[in-house]
Amino acid sequence: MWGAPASRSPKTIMLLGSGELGKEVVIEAQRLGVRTIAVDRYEHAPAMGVAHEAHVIDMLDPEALKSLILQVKPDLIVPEVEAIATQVLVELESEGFTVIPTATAARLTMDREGIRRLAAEKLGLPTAGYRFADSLEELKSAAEELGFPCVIKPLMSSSGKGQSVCRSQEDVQVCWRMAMEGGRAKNTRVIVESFVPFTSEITMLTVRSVSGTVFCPPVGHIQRDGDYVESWQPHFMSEEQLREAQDIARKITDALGGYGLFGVELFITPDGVVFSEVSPRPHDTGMVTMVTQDLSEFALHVRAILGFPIPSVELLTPGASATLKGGEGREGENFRIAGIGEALSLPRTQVRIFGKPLCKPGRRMAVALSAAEDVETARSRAKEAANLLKVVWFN
Ligand SMILES: Nc1ncnc2c1ncn2[C@@H]1O[C@H](COP(=O)(O)OP(=O)(O)OP(=O)(O)O)[C@@H](O)[C@H]1O
Ligand SMILES: NCC(=O)N[C@@H]1O[C@H](COP(=O)([O-])[O-])[C@@H](O)[C@H]1O
Ligand SMILES: [Mg+2]
Repeated sequence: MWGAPASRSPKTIMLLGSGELGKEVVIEAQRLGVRTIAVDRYEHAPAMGVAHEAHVIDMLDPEALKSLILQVKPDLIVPEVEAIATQVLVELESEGFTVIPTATAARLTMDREGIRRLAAEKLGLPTAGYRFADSLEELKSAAEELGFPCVIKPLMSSSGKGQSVCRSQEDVQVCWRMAMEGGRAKNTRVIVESFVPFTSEITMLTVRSVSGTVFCPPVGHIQRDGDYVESWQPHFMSEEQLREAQDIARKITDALGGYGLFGVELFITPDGVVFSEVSPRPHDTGMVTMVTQDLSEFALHVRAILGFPIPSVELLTPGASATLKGGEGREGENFRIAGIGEALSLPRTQVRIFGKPLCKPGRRMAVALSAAEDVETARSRAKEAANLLKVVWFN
């Protein structure tokens, strides 16, 4: 029960991070008459264009974050990225603010060490072998212990930034430098993981709500340079693999607690399902659910965090997504996105143009979404549509 967004008694959610995923969360919240406040580190972020109010702050600055939250006093604080001064969320939660799904979940998933130690050491979930290193020397011996190939990542980064596969001792120095340059915070600690020779990888979208835990059908995906380029739903798995995947997803989301949608990333190997990481929020690979499910991952997140029931999730059709990213060699604001009409001429196809003001190499700018009678057709349609979208530069 709440008043209109501009009234004196609205329900207010504040998104910390305002990218393409937050934009869809805002749209779903608005459908339920909620007042939305978008926050990010730069102006004109995608969700800011659809929210009632926008603020630009450095979300890693505890003072700036705390003073904005105390000024706005949102009913729900909804993290949309990892890179947030999460100690402020923990403090404000103890003073009565509600953080989605919980401040501890935001804190643990903010860096790879927190969530990996919880999953592997506390919950005993199967993960890749791992070590942490604070210097090039430590990294050299950690990589030697784990063996090659191994994967080196900054502790705080996403969408593959600063991540690389290390194939021999000669590569370690280059990988260390990549991690130092690609991480979000000024932190020199890295994780090194043994390389998991998976046959496929999936996201188990898991919703915790007043109705209990519900799993969406598995989303399969392909990543290039640590970032997703294609996803599809449903991904075929044996009954045993599905059971293992749901079992891992339930354990990790129960441990994090709270209400909301989680993206549990899993590797499928011949020897079983391996936990990789979890986002306590909608997942990029889950954008496909905007064409496949009766309730998209964004609609599910909003329902769950507002305390509404989710009795079931229905897969209406197989579908797929494919991304458009900025190409190599140019960065700037003087671009247009062309080919939208051509992409939309394909059957059962939609696009989402995020509206990011700056295009840079590798930055995700749009996504094509296609439904079809089977996953293979949907995948080739979505890829064709994404290939028709182009970043065109002028001046
Ligand atoms: N130990 C590993 N073995 C094999 N492949 C890996 C390993 N770790 C990561 N990868 C590959 O790199 C991808 C990205 O890794 P990860 O999810 O850890 O990065 P991220 O920066 O958190 O990405 P995102 O924010 O998009 O989830 C994985 O989906 C997988 O394809
Ligand atoms: N894998 C996490 C992910 O996809 N997050 C999404 O990307 C945005 C950042 O994009 P940007 O780096 O282009 O600003 C985030 O705000 C979120 O919507
Ligand atoms: Mg990931």
